[in-house]
Amino acid sequence: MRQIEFFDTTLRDGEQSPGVALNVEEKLQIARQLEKLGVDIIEAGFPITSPGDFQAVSLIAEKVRDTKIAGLARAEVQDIERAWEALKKAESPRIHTFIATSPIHMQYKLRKTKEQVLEHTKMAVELAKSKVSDVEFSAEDASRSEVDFLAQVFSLAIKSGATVLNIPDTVGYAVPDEFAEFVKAIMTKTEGIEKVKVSVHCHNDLGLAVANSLAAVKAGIQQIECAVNGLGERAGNAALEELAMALYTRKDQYMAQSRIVTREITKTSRLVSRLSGMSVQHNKSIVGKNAFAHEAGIHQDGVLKERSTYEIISPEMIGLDMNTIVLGKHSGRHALRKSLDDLGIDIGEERFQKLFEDFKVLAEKKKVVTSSDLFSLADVHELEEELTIDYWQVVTGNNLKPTATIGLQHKNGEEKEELIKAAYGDGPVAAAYKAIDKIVGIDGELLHYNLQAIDSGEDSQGEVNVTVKFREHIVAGRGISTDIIEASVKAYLQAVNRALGKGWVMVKKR
Ligand SMILES: CC(=O)SCCNC(=O)CCNC(=O)[C@H](O)C(C)(C)COP(=O)(O)OP(=O)(O)OC[C@H]1O[C@@H](n2cnc3c(N)ncnc32)[C@H](O)[C@@H]1OP(=O)(O)O
Ligand SMILES: CC(C)C(=O)C(=O)O
Repeated sequence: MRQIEFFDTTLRDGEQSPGVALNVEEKLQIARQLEKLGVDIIEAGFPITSPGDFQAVSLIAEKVRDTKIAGLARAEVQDIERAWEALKKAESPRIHTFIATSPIHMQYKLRKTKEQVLEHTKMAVELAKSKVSDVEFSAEDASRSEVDFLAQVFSLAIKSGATVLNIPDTVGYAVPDEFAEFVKAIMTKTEGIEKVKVSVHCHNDLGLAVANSLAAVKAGIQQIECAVNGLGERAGNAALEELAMALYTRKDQYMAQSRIVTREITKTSRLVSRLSGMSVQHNKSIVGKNAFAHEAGIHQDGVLKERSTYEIISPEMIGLDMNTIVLGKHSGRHALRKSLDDLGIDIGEERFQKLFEDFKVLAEKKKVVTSSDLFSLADVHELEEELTIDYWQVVTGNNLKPTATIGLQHKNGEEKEELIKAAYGDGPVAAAYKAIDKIVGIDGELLHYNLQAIDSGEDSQGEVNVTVKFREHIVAGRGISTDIIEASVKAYLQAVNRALGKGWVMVKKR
C-alpha cells in the first residue's frame, strides 16, 4: 500500500472562504483537532497577510508538535522572511512558496515573463531552503500552464532545494482523466522528480476537486491538499473527509492508505463548521446530516435486514452516533462523560463541569439530548467574547409592529444602560438585529440568514447561520438554541463579536 500524505489547508485556503474569519484561539483549537485527526501537515496560514495570521501561525507552530506546520509565502523575499519568523518555533516547519505559471496569470496578474517567473522560483526556493529543510513549491494555476514550461519550472525548483512540488488546479478547471494525464506528463518531464514528493491542490469550481485529486493519486502522487468540509476560496477545496473515506473504502482501487483517524471526522467537521460559521449542506457526502439517513421504505427495509445493503460506510467509522445511552434531565455526570467518550469528545475536568451545567439547562428544555446536541455543547468555545446576551425580548404578531429589546453585557462590565436598546423591524429577528446595531453603533447588512433544526423532532434545537456585512467586511456567525429567536440573536452577535475582534467595528462610545 502506498502512503498518501494529507496536507490540510483549512486554516489558510479554507479561511479564504468569503465570510470566514477565524481568530487566533479558534485557529489553534482547529489545529489541535487536525492533529488528532491525523493530518500530516497543517497549513496554518499566510503570515505576511496580517498580524493576526502571523500570530496564528506562530502559536500553532509553538503548540502543535506532532504534525508538520506549513506557512504560505509568495515568491518574494519579505513573504519568505515573514513565514520563517512565524514558523521558527515549529518542531517540523515547512515553508510553502508559490508563483503562477499559466500564460493568463503570468501576463495579466504577475505581468512577468517566463524568465522572470523562473528567476523568482529559484530565488524563493533557495531562500526558503536557507531557512528550513522542508520546502514546498507550488505552481499556481498549474493545470492551465504549458506542460513543458511547468516541467522546466519544477526542475529548477528541485535543483534549488524543493522537497515537495505541488500541482494546483487553482480555478477548478481540470477534469479527472485529463488531470491524471497532465500529472503523469509533468512527472515524466521533470528532472529529479524521484527525489521529491508530488502533491495536488484541487478546487471545486466544477464539483470535481475530489475526483481530480483521486485521479492524481492513481497517477502516482504522494500528497493531497484539502480542507475540512471542503472549505476554501470560491466553491472550495477538495473535501478532506471525502478523500479520506474514498481512499479507505476503495483501497482496492487506489492501493493507498492515509494516517487519517476516521473516527475523528465528524467531530472535526462540526468544530470547523461551528467556528467558521459555514454550515454543512444536509446531503453533503460523509458529514452531511442526511449522509446516513434512510427515508425510503425499501431502503429502510434493506438496512434493517442488513446494513450493507444501503450503507457503504458505517456511521461509527466516522465517529457518528456512537452514543448508546439515552441522555435526559435525569442523567448524571457518569452518563454524560461516557457519552462524550463514546463520541470521541475529549475535554478536561474544568470544562466538563461547565458543559454538565449547560447540559442540564438544555435537558430541562428537551426530552432527549442527542449526539448532535453534545457536539454543539462541546463546540461552544471558551473564548471570552466582547459582547454577550444579558437578555432579549420580542413582541410580535400579525397586527402589530414587531419590536425587540436587547440587553447585552460587555466583558469589561460597561454600564448596563448603555447596552440596552429597543428597535422595530419587519419581523422579530430584524427588530432584534436593529437593536444590536443600535448598541454597537453600526448598520450591519444581513446578506444571508439560514435556520435549520439540528436534529429531527419537535424539541430539536434550532441552528441559525448568518453572513453580515459591516462596512466592506463580511463576517459569518452561528447560534444554537431551543428558541429560534435566541439562536438568531446569538448568530448575529457572534458575527458582531468577530467583527469587533478584527477591529472592523467598535462599540460606540457614548
Ligand atoms: C491561489 C491562492 O489561493 S494564492 C493565496 C491567496 N491568498 C491571499 O491573497 C491572502 C490575502 N492576501 C493579502 O493579504 C494580500 O493580497 C497580500 C498581503 C498577500 C499582498 O498585498 P498587497 O501587497 O497589497 O498586494 P495585492 O494583494 O494588491 O496584489 C498582489 C501582488 O502580489 C503579486 N503576486 C501575486 N502572487 C505572487 C506570487 N506568488 N509571487 C510574487 N508575487 C505575487 C501580484 O502580481 C501583485 O503584485 P503588484 O502589486 O506588483 O501588482
Ligand atoms: C497557493 C496555491 C497552492 C493555491 O492555493 C492555489 O493554487 O489554489
